[in-house]
Amino acid sequence: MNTMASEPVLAARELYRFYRAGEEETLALRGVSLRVGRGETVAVVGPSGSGKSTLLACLAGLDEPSGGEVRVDGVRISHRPETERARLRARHIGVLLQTRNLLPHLSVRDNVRLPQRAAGRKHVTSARELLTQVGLGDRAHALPRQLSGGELARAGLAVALANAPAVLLADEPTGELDGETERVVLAMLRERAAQGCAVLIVTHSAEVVRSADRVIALEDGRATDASARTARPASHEVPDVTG
Ligand SMILES: Nc1ncnc2c1ncn2[C@@H]1O[C@H](COP(=O)(O)OP(=O)(O)OP(=O)(O)O)[C@@H](O)[C@H]1O
Repeated sequence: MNTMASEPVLAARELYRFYRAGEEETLALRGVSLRVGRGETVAVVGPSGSGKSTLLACLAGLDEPSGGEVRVDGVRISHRPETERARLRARHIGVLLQTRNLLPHLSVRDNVRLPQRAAGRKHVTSARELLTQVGLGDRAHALPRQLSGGELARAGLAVALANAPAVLLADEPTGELDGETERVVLAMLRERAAQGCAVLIVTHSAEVVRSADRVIALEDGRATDASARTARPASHEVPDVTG
């Protein structure tokens, strides 16, 4: 994939998402635009129902926005057939969901191999190596239900990182974790950002917000003015979006 100079790794423009259930219409996203650069970590916050999960699903190509578009490394991922979105996602985006990115009947190792096969290309890091990196080298053959909460979080991260993605999207990755495991998962996400990944995290955690370079606040489907403000300066590094 060609990276255009000065293009952010992840870019969303004017995203809208309508849901219709019978007579009821919900406008979950009302024109959300955002950009995340290489090496940048962005936290997305907002009250329940403000559209955070809908936004993440649209960014990941798991859902189609009703309007607007999503680009990863300059390539449009939205408004494509589902199979194409799945292929692009497998190659370029890691998705870390609280519970949903591990298949219960597959071993941890096979869960990591699944997206590697879906990407249809030779992967750089083997499933075993990835599991070792997240501290699960000796749990490769375990089923998800045999893992502790902290181990599950690590396994989910290994799945999200299976294809060395340019973009890492996480939905409350530390939601149910104890303080220590939260710090470990957060450190792993920061490490990926330091390696050049664009990281976006939907979160309620003050710890995650503190560690982010920027915060986007959603309210009623809109990114509020706070989205344009920098929560704290990205003092450790200036995001490199020059490709
Ligand atoms: N499949 C759906 N069908 C109809 N309405 C939906 C659907 N999914 C979400 N919504 C509605 O869209 C709005 C945004 O929901 P979303 O789940 O994105 O919010 P959220 O900020 O992630 O909330 P939470 O923090 O509680 O997870 C809500 O009003 C929700 O009820």
